[in-house]
Amino acid sequence: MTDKNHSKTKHIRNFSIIAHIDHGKSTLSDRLIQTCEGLTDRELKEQVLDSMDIERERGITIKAQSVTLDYTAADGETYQLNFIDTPGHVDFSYEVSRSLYACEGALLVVDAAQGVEAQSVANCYTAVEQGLEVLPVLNKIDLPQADPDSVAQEIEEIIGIDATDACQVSAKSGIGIDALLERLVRDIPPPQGDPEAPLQALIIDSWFDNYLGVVSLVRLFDGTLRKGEKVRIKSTKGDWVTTEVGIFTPQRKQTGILRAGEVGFLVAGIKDIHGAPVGDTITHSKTPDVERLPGFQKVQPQVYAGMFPVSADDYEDFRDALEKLALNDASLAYEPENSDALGFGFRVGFLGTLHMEIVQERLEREYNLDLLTSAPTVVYELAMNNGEVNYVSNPSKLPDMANVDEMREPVVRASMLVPQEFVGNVIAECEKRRGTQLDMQFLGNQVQLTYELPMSEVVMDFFDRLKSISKGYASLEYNFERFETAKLVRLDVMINGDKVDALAVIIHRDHAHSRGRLLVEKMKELIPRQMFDVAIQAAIGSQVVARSTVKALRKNVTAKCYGGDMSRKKKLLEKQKAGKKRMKQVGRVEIPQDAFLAVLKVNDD
Ligand SMILES: Nc1nc2c(ncn2[C@@H]2O[C@H](COP(=O)(O)OP(=O)(O)OP(=O)(O)O)[C@@H](O)[C@H]2O)c(=O)[nH]1
Repeated sequence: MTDKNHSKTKHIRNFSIIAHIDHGKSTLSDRLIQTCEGLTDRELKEQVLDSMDIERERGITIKAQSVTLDYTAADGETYQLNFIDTPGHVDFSYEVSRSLYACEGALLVVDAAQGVEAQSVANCYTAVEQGLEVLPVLNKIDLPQADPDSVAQEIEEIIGIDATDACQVSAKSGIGIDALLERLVRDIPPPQGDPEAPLQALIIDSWFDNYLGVVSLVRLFDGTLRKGEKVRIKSTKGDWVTTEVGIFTPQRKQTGILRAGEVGFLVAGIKDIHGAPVGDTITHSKTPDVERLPGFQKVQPQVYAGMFPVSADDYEDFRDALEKLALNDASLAYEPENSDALGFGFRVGFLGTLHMEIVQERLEREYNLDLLTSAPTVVYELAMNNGEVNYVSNPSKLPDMANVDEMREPVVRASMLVPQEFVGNVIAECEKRRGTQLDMQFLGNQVQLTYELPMSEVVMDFFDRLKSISKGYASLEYNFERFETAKLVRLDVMINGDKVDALAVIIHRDHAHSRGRLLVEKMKELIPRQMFDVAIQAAIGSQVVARSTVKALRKNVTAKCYGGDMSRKKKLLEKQKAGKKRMKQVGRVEIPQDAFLAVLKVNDD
């Protein structure tokens, strides 16, 4: 790196904002945009970075997005700030490390009234490991309960970075934002890179736009990229001519040029959605030998579920939609699945159950599909009698157990930060879920608990449960450790004597009876009464462990409206029709979506 090159990038700052969910990343991003005059007050009201409807409704950030801003600092110089918003939920830490890869610095935003949470710790370690300069930012100092001094101390004790002169801000009211921008320009190093060198750009994200084709978010490490140039995608060796090059402000703005160190977008008329994969390297067609950047680690899905179109005619559309979504979401995996009960669909792999819900919602809203989802499951390892090792992510595909030597379940190492008063609750919950305590440390007012837990007990509803038993304060971070032998069985569910493959679950033998009982009870509440009795049974092999019956309807539902108010009758029928949308006829019985997910709601307290 020569000084000459450095001088060309010295006014660029690339950074991410990392934080635990709800600590104020989106609010701070918006405030930075406004301060740099990228936005009017009215526009600020809409959380611009959370552009997808679902994100806005749920108030969470799913996809990383970038924004380029001009900031004129106190030294009179104008800096180009490129920042990438990152998601905060435990299911999406993969996206965080991806965003950090394109940056030289990160703002670690911690709610000064809440303190450090496990997710901030994990993300901060990722940033430090990737060599980023981390600036601690204490947010929400406008709140009366904010305690910036002790939170700064917590940052030092728990994360181990210097927080003595951490920026104190209120993203909501604007306090401290100017000082933060000055610090950012001063402390985050400019990117290295030579605009004259051969082009080397990393695809941080790609998504499909119906008009433009594939749009890619890129970070240029070296070289200069212009509109109208011929570029090469390294992995596919495909050559394309760029039709649009520019930045996000946060709206897409064509500038026609991107230089070393910058972050922006590129459109090159790529219509094949596999044409510009995330993590790939782009160069000019004339310099095909430029080295590939390391790219991103491929993430393994942790949870699998079957997804089936309610109407079989939608199968092709469903496949197209999954293909498009997978381009935008590299963590999504899928393969065709055929269920006796639900027909043709796909087995889809997710990072967690929140990810699963979001994917289902996106498929339904953005692609106009009606889908049924079977209960999610983790991947099990099977040691077969013949020495082979197999993996199963679908309970109904378990082989004949006579050929299986041993069944192993995935185990995670979970790290939780909990205020002292809730530690008892959290320990009890971990024990109930077959956890083994590895460590417990007192750090200021908080306790850091480390447990080994079966992944199946963590991915389903543990995070929600943890929040509810700690008044929202406990936080969680976990990683896959290994497969461990466990006494596992498949619990089958029979409806009027017929085994319904999409309802089978794999569970621990010691829980099988109690959960089986709770499951049939829950399903009894969820399956609507029909014209005949519906028997629900849970069985392990040929042994029925629980049973229950949904009694037949005695009268026609509309009978009581007979001769009376027709509009009421119509309403009732419409209501039934709407309810039916998310049902599937299995044999003679109509089973609603909720019943397929009943196992998630079964908690043997
Ligand atoms: N009082 C106060 N509230 C704030 C401040 N910053 C953010 N909030 C509020 O905190 C809540 C969460 O803020 P967001 O910006 O949505 O949090 P986030 O970290 O982006 O959350 P995710 O996108 O879900 O990860 C919102 O209700 C904000 O209005 C602040 O400085 N002061």
